[in-house]
Amino acid sequence: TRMRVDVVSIFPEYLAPLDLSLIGRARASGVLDLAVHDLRTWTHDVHRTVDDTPYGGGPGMVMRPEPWGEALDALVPVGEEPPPRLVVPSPAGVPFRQALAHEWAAERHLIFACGRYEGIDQRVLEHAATRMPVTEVSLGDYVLFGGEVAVLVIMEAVTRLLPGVLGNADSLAEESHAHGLLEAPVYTKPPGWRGHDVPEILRSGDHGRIARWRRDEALVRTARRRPDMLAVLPATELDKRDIAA
Ligand SMILES: N#Cc1c(N)n[nH]c1-c1ccc2c(Cl)cn(Cc3cccnc3)c2c1
Repeated sequence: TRMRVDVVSIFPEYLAPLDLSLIGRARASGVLDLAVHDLRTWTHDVHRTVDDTPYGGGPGMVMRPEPWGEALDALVPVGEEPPPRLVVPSPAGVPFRQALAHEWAAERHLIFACGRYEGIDQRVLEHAATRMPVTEVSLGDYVLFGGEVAVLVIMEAVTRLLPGVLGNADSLAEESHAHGLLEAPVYTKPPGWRGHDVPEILRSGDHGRIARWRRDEALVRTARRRPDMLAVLPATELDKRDIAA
């Protein structure tokens, strides 16, 4: 198996989509070995308690460290080399970007800690960091209820980079985040639909002009929707696009 992934959550059913489609196929092909665990497995009281009130006061509840500590003990065989990477979605995390997806696709073992409430007791991450790399990561500047949906996103971004998962390697190369611009618009049959026609150029068969048209469309879109992406393009790249000064 190329990669082992363990996900721990109090809502394991939230991760059910990981059985479907691309990720389901990666698991069937043996390139990905995924297990989802219920954090309450590692509680011992009759109410299977995973949260408690926050020290220092404030609203909501915090996830207790003990169940997480026992979960990680169970999921990290002593002396595992290289150690797994612990990924903890958090509103306070570093931004998740395609570069991180590439880095994590090279890992042998990933463990995702999906928290809820106001978060996980920070000592869980501090203690874990003494035996494995730990990354707190955020999907972006909006607020979710917990880490589960972030793990679904991260798992999709990482799994599609594993060998043999993507049928057509070219689609990887065309990836918008690869050449630093947004994708050009795409069309298929019929040529006319509800009064809207496919741009003539795309049906011309002139592949040089089609490539230029797509590049120009990608530039216009990027300038309009994501000027921040243009700002970081290396000048040489811009020159390649024959941009008028
Ligand atoms: N990744 C990401 C991400 C994102 N982009 N927004 N919200 C989250 C996220 C991730 C993990 C947790 C855990 Cl654990 C608890 N909550 C609820 C919460 C919300 C606001 C403030 N404090 C806690 C999480 C929200």
